[in-house]
Amino acid sequence: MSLLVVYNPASGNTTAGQYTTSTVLPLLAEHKLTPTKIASTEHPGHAGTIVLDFVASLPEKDTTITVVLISGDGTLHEIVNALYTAQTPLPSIRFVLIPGGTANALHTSFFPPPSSPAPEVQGEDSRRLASLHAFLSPTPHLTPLTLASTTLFPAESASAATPTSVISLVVASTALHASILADSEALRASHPGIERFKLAADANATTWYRARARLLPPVARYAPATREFVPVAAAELAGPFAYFLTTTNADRLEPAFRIAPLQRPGLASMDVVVVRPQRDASLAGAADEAERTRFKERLWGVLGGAYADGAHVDALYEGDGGDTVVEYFRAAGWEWEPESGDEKAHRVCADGTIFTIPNGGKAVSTVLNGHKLDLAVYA
Ligand SMILES: Nc1ncnc2c1ncn2[C@@H]1O[C@H](COP(=O)(O)OP(=O)(O)OP(=O)(O)O)[C@@H](O)[C@H]1O
Repeated sequence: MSLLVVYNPASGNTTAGQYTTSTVLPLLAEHKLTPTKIASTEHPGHAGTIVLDFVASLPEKDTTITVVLISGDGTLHEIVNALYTAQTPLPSIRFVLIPGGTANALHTSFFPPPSSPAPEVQGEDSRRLASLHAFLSPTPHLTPLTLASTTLFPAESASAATPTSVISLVVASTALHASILADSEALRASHPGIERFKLAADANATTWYRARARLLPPVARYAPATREFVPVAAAELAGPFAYFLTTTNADRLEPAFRIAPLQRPGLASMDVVVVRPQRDASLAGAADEAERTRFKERLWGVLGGAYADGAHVDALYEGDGGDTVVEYFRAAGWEWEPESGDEKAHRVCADGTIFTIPNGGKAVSTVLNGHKLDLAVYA
């Protein structure tokens, strides 16, 4: 069996190399496993090249390879995008994920922390190695990865421009989340931990995003009263939006931030979390700074429920029969058409990477079915 170990020394708190040497390689050796190759990423984009070069170096009979990856989500995102655009036949790829990044959304979704805090350090370390233990176990278990493809289309009048596509595994978003990711990158050096996301969130809290969104069928909407998804015909969503985020594979973006609590690894669909301020009947509809500031309190209060095990999806507006503050859907994809002139509404985030929709264009994101990649995680 071909075994590639890849670590990103720049991810998270920059200790991935040290952890690989001190813990990962000795554990593989204990199980009499010698990696075919061990590689450190040397620059952005290198992880994809490492994996493709490794595949190219293998004998053709190798139909399955294992990649032990010590990094955050961004490095896996680069690998999957490189694999997706490769022109050569590819083996099945099984990932052992060892969190080395800042947020590690995918790993923490596969291996969530216990709901009541377990303070002992040993628990932390065994969770960090959980995917490796799943790989080394006598009865290894694999969970397939669901991929989404997001395409940014130029305006129809821009005949010479070509659409750009990106694959995501964890999150594809617009509105507040995309703004947070766009602005937090500038804070990486000064705030290497997850506090940079909170600072960026504060700076964008009163922004509303003018766009039209459409969910792609089949679409179902979560109903808190029955705690079930109810099929809905078409889901045209008029803006403005405060929040528009979709996930595949992941129910959380950080260990405690369970933004899509009904999502499960292995589901071949997207969960869609939407907040549209003008559904708030207590606002007069002025959409001025005063209303935005009032709605910010509501938004913060409700999204704070993501830190309480995903309670935000059940939050209701005041009054009898109050509607949900958060609209939570399950869908095959979405379209997002920003209003021209609303610059921030043109931002799209795919697994932390920010893209800009061309003026007059739109973004279309769909779950990929029956594609050429066979990817799974030991989990
Ligand atoms: N040697 C390197 N020097 C600088 N940057 C690198 C190097 N190798 C990889 N990178 C870049 O590091 C970036 C961050 O990596 P990664 O996403 O794994 O960690 P993170 O951002 O800390 O974690 P998470 O995505 O889980 O929040 C990647 O986008 C990748 O392009």
